[in-house]
Amino acid sequence: MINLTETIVQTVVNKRPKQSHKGTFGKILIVAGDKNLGGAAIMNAQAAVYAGAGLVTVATDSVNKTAIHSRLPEAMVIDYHSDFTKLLESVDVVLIGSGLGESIDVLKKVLNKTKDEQVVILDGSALTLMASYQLPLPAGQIVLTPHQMEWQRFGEVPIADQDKEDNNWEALVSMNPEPILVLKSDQTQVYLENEVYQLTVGGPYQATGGMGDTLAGIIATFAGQFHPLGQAVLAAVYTHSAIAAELAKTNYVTLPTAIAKQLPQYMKKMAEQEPHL
Ligand SMILES: NC(=O)C1=CN([C@@H]2O[C@H](COP(=O)(O)OP(=O)(O)OC[C@H]3O[C@@H](n4cnc5c(N)ncnc54)[C@H](O)[C@@H]3O)[C@@H](O)[C@H]2O)[C@@H](O)CC1
Ligand SMILES: Nc1ncnc2c1ncn2[C@@H]1O[C@H](COP(=O)(O)OP(=O)(O)O)[C@@H](O)[C@H]1O
Ligand SMILES: [Mg+2]
Repeated sequence: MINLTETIVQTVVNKRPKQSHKGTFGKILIVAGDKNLGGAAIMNAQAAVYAGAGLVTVATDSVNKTAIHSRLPEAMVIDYHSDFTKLLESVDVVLIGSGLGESIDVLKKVLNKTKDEQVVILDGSALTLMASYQLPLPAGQIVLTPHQMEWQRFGEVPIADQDKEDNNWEALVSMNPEPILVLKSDQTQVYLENEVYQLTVGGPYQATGGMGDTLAGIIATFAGQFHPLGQAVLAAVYTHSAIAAELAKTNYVTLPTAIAKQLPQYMKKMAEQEPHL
């Protein structure tokens, strides 16, 4: 097991090249938010925009359109009941599942059309629905971001057995393609290429609804602008909780939206530091 430290973010987040444009930093499609859970889509998208995504489009229930536009004019919004195949085919990263509720038709539609070269992040209700409907993993470079209950459902590893790495590896190697697993808890771990990475920052001040939606938005955006994928995921996981820990010095709870707002500042600081190897 390897402890994650700030070094991962200092390594991954670097100064932007001058010769660049919005297409350079990742096109992200977020599929999230049913009629009642539009906040999840907002938190995904806010994290994505503030972490530096070149272009963010949110496919969501149409009732969420005005709220997203008014909170986040940088993001584009489309009705997820419409045909958005062209858009789906054009993006680098698909993040699906936060607050998706029971929208199984939307989930199936998207999972059937992803491509091998796309990064596909499966969060929240996507994992719960895939477990109940026994859906296979889609094409793509897959990142799973379950909390312990979702991993119990999706990976079929009981929560009580998730502290043993072998149990989680056993579930992962049976999946095709083998995904990266971000197993979220008060001791979040990342399973990546035969190694387990342990998060050592963060705390109970993060136990607020929407905290995982924010993390998923950061992971999606880091995947869109930093490479290789595994390193980008590790840096995103560390960034999310490091900002929370910093805010917790003066705040009893650290709201997901407050973490998102700190992203540009934290990333600037990390980009200017050499990795402490
Ligand atoms: N404002 C919003 O729109 C929000 C939408 N959300 C979405 O709502 C959907 C349902 O997600 P939930 O996670 O609430 O519901 P779930 O029913 O999937 O799981 C939550 C339950 O799992 C149990 N649990 C055990 N270990 C846990 C752990 N380590 N972390 C978290 N829970 C653990 C807890 O009893 C908890 O009540 C997701 O798609 C999620 O993205 C949530 O993010 C909450 C905020
Ligand atoms: N006690 C805790 N200590 C450290 N991190 C926590 C704690 N409680 C929650 N978190 C973090 O908050 C996030 C919660 O994710 P999740 O349960 O998916 O939230 P939501 O679906 O409501 O957005 C995870 O990153 C998890 O590690
Ligand atoms: Mg969640």
